[in-house]
Amino acid sequence: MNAFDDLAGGLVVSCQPLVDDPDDPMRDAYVQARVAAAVVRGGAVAVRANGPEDVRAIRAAVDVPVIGLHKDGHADVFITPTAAHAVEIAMAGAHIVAVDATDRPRPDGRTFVDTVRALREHTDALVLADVSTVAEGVAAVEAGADAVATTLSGYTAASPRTDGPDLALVARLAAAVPVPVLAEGRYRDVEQIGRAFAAGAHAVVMGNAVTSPLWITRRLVSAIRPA
Ligand SMILES: CC(=O)N[C@H](C=O)[C@@H](O)[C@H](O)[C@H](O)COP(=O)(O)O
Repeated sequence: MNAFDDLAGGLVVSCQPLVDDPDDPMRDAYVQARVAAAVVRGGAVAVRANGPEDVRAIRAAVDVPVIGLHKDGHADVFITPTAAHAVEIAMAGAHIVAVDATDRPRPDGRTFVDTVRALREHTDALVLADVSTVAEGVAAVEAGADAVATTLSGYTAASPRTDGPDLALVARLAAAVPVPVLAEGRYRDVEQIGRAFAAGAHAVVMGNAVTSPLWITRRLVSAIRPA
């Protein structure tokens, strides 16, 4: 039994300010902790959160597993780009640490394997590999990841950017790796969630469509007043 067992068949909600808008008024640990408390009250089985401050505040506000990540920099690899970021997030209270597991160069010149090793050595946190392709998922599991997520599909040169979620990647990963597969990235409605579970997802992660008033409102406004 580990924290991923608690997630089986459930909805994980990502409580984060918008990555591409530094002025998102939701960029505040207290606010994100209240959002997290609300989604857990609504039935979320886990919360995904960014940065040590938000992870600490959310850990204090909810009693479900917290998936922590540490976005940093503007290089290709920005989700928990180094072992030091990963250990810091685990120390802040994340039960699970989400790490970019693509094979792109990292700012410290080290590898995903180094991050897994550092987490094992210094913390009890589990490792969630954020990937964009099946090959990256398979390599991540060989490197010791406890689970994989489709988070980066559509955000790397190696993966197509579809309007909706990458359900094909969920199915292909579920057939290829012996660990839980989390469906994440551009899930917007119940129908897509159902299709992810049918494709073999262990859990589905939704972010902006649930927790970003800025993202939701911009999307609605652009639909009624196209640019
Ligand atoms: C690519 C990247 O930076 N993804 C981030 C990962 O933590 C978040 O910005 C996303 O909001 C999250 O993955 C959930 O996805 P969506 O908000 O589409 O439901």
